[in-house]
Amino acid sequence: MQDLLNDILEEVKPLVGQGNVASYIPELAKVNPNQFGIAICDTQGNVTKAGDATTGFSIQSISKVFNLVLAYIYYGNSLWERVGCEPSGLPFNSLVQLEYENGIPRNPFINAGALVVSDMVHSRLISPHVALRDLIRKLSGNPYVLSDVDVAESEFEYRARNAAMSYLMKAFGNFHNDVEEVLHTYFMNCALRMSCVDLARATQFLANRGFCTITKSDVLTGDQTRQMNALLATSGLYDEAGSFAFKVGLPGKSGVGGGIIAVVPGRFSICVWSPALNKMGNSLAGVAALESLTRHIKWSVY
Ligand SMILES: NC(=O)CC[C@H](N)C(=O)O
Repeated sequence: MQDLLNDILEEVKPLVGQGNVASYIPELAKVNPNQFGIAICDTQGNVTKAGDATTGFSIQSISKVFNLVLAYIYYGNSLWERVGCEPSGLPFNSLVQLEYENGIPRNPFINAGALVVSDMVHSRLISPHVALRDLIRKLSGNPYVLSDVDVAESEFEYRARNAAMSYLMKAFGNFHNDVEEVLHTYFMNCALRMSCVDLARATQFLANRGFCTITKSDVLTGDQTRQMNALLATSGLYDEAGSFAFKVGLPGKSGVGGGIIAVVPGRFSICVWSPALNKMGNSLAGVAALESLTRHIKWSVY
């Protein structure tokens, strides 16, 4: 495993720094693009890592995976009454479909979907951000995971698009709580700082039919884990989900902080991170690293 990661690191080195760091969140624009990390966590909980795998970064949309876990815990399958399970084929922050489709977002991994899921979690918990952070601390085995308040504030200041989506959904009756409060929670969730090692450990349950080897407990049922992985495979990389399936062939979730988690069901979870993004808002070197990984292991879900 270590040789595999070292080979991937060598292979993607020329790509690290190519692309652009997310600048629509001013605080993220300050990150050094010349970083790359990769970590794998197998179903026994063993971690292998290479590069900047212990450097913390903003997990951004990867938080949508954990947010969905909370919604499963509190709503079970009834959560699908308020959010769909189809790919959107549009950028992560698009709002055009919402008007045509009566305020029901296509899936929980685009912003509109994650905002509805956050709204749902808000209806059940007094401190939804603390609940999400604590879940992540438990799953990763790292009790020091925290949000970067500067990133969250930066996003809150530039919240117009996410606010517009939320108010549109409210107009359709699919958003029940105060928009500004839910946005605050959503941005705090996106601003959680974790490393590749933390994220590989925290998503290991997805490779293990919902069972987390760190907490020795079920996070999701086997059926829910299958659904989550199917959604990750079809919608985890927004409008690049098709070519990600084509090139990589694994369930995955990206974030504009440059992280991507991916799952080899039954074997291991992976997290790669490199801050510079391609045009679709996904880590350029990260996608290349995962492409290299499935080529090396000669396996994909397809
Ligand atoms: N793709 C992402 O990582 C987007 C998350 C970001 N916090 C946003 O709402 O725009």
